[in-house]
Amino acid sequence: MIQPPIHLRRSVLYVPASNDKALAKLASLSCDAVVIDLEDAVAPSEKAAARAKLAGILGNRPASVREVVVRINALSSEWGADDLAAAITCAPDGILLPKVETPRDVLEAADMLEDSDAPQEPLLWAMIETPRAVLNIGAIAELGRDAASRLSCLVAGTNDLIAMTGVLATPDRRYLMPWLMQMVLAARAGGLDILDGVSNDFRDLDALAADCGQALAMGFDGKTLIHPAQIAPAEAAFSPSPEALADAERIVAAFALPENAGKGAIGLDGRMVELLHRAQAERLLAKAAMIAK
Ligand SMILES: CC(C)(COP(=O)(O)OP(=O)(O)OC[C@H]1O[C@@H](n2cnc3c(N)ncnc32)[C@H](O)[C@@H]1OP(=O)(O)O)[C@@H](O)C(=O)NCCC(=O)NCCSC(=O)C[C@H](O)C(=O)O
Ligand SMILES: [Mg+2]
Repeated sequence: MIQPPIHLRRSVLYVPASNDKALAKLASLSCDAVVIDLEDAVAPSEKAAARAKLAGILGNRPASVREVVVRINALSSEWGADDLAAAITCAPDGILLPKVETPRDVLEAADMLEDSDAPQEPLLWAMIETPRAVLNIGAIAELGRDAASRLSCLVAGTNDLIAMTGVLATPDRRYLMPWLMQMVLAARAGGLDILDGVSNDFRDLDALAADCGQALAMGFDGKTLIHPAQIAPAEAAFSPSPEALADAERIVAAFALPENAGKGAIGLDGRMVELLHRAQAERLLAKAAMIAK
């Protein structure tokens, strides 16, 4: 199994490139990543003006955000190619491709990155938000095994998926669940991060906390967000708990005991612990160290 690099992508906030008030707010916000959106949050009449703002936004990137990502319009749309060209010159950490349906959609963007003389090649993130994308998820995620694809992260686009399939959006997300679990499985097979879709009711933070808890249990690495109030609950949910950290430390310490040297499986507090659990514990501790930095 591929062990992907550890990124902190617990809280990933969309900010419409057309919303000056929200852009101004960014300087006072702290979250793991922001996605400057040129796609669904920007009306067709505002697309060109929003794109023209990218250089200013990236040139003045918020200090307490680890990754700044630009979501372009689909390359098949009338705006996509210009968006990608503009994004590349601004050197974001990542470019989020919407409406990806096949591996070819990712490779097309990767080729354009390679052909550019970009100061630094951004990573690619891909939205999984159409029925075709869900059906092709294994092949799309497989690109994560090829560094040349630059694919680093999958993002569930639950609003589009609900709209395109007609499934009922229930609070427990029961009809989306099979597709979301396919996304998690595929992301793991490809060594990619996987982020949950947005929760639209941005005033209902209890519902958001429940969605985050569910997403964590399903294996997601973080949550995409639409409002600053959603950052704290998402970070609380996707950060290792004190209990999990204490347990990870116990596992690492147990394997370090002289009597356990060279063993693949040991007993700890009445349960079997294997080397795979030590690897998992070490990853959790490394993540906590990144959060503490
Ligand atoms: C939904 C909103 C339009 C609500 O905005 P607003 O009415 O201004 O809310 P508030 O008055 O409560 O805002 C309080 C302050 O916070 C700032 N703010 C709000 N949202 C953001 C944000 N996303 N980033 C940064 N700052 C933000 C306000 O400006 C207020 O600031 P101040 O007055 O100075 O204190 C709005 O939240 C919004 O536009 N959200 C993002 C919408 C978006 O990006 N949508 C597209 C992404 S989701 C998607 O596409 C899903 C996916 O593709 C799928 O298919 O599922
Ligand atoms: Mg969408």
